Amino acid sequence: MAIPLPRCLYTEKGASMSSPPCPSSSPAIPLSQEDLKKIAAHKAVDYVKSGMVIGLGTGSTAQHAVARIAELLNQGELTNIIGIPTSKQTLDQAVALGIPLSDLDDHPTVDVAIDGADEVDTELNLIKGRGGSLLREKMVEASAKKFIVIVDESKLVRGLGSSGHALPVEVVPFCAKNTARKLERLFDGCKAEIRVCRQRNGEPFVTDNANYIVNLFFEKGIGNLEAASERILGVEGVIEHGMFLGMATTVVVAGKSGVTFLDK
Ligand SMILES: O=C[C@H](O)[C@H](O)[C@H](O)COP(=O)(O)O
Repeated sequence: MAIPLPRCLYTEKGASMSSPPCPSSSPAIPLSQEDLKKIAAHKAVDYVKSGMVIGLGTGSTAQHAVARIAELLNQGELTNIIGIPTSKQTLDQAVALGIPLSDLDDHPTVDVAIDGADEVDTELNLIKGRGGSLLREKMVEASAKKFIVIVDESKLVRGLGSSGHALPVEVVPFCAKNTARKLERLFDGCKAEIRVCRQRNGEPFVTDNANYIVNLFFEKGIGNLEAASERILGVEGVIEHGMFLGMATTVVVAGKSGVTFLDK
């Protein structure tokens, strides 16, 4: 079922959806999900200007934005950019591509942050962190004057947590099972699981900050998001959760029929 887009600023149809280019004699190639991620990322990078401090997001969508920023730097179309990476993974990518980097200690104000999301609701609230990077992402993106979220249309939901996928919560490793149990008890119909890492024989997944992630699954939805946020953050051992409420200033949604810009 189509998700309503109540804050639609404008939509660019068909013509802008030409990536990847194909010879005119070839039949049109349907856009893959990866193409859509790339299109959204490139549209977001249009907001980046020379001299800016840029929050560099994490994940399969954000990596296209990082690559595009590097491309424009190499072409001389962008100069004096400073990137603030939101994960070790993004730091590695940015270093490999030659993007100058800093951190919030030296650059506490970020001009524009660009990042993907796992879910976007109709109020532009987000779930992030299914890749495990929510804490650094939230720190960098909360420091941004403009936070641009880039998604393909599969990420749009009516209500956060209604997709059956997890709301990630970063917790300290000490007695994490007990913290998970406390989190589970906060909500009716909630299941909590410590995220494990298949590559590490089912050992707990460890974040860039040496913490664990507890995945929360909501049978009956999250309910009031602000109230849920307060309750989760009130559990001892919890560091941060993956709900990004009221933080996104623009969401760029790439779909098969065009790019839509959703604004606050
Ligand atoms: O921890 C991961 C981040 O929050 C990602 O930005 C989010 O999971 C979206 O990732 P992707 O663009 O790969 O779907």
